[in-house]
Amino acid sequence: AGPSPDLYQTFGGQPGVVALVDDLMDGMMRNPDLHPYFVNANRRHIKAELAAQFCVTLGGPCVYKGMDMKMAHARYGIGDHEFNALVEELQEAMDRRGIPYAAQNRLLAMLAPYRNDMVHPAPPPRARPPLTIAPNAVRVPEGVPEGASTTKETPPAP
Ligand code: HEM
Repeated sequence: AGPSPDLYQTFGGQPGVVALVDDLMDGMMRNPDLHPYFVNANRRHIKAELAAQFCVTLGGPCVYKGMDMKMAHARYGIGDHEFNALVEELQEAMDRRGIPYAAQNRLLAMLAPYRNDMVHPAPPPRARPPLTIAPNAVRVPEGVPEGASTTKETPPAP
């Protein structure tokens, strides 16, 4: 089953969703696999966007105005392991808040399709060394015979 006002109410409406997201972020910060991704992030902002997104997903009267999931996550080099770790933290946070399993599973099922937007098998772009131009990487213009000098001819001494 998809979003519905009932499901949103099962999560406690807006206060329930905000409390869940708070608790989720606390759990993620205690999780050594997730901590590095959030320690320097704007957690207040992420929590606000996450609460809006959960609200929409659950069927609440919210509008999500944050980044799309691919844009938000592509550059972080998130693997299956990290994605699973976050899902486990979410399950534990929902348990702590006493959300019934059936309702938990409905949220998880609706979030699962995001996996493909977040998990990138390639190394994260930020892990690549910065591009530098080697000092001798002067390209010889086309049509110049091999071995010819590409520097300006110094005029012959008189
Ligand atoms: C179902 C899983 C997930 C959902 C629904 C989700 C949702 C979101 C949302 C709504 C935002 C805010 C976007 C914005 O600022 O406009 C966000 C940001 C972020 N997420 Fe996720 N996320 C998920 C999984 C993950 C995982 C697995 C990681 C890393 C292990 C992660 C790391 C981050 C980071 C670092 C940001 C901040 C992006 C930035 O401001 O540059 N997320 N996420």
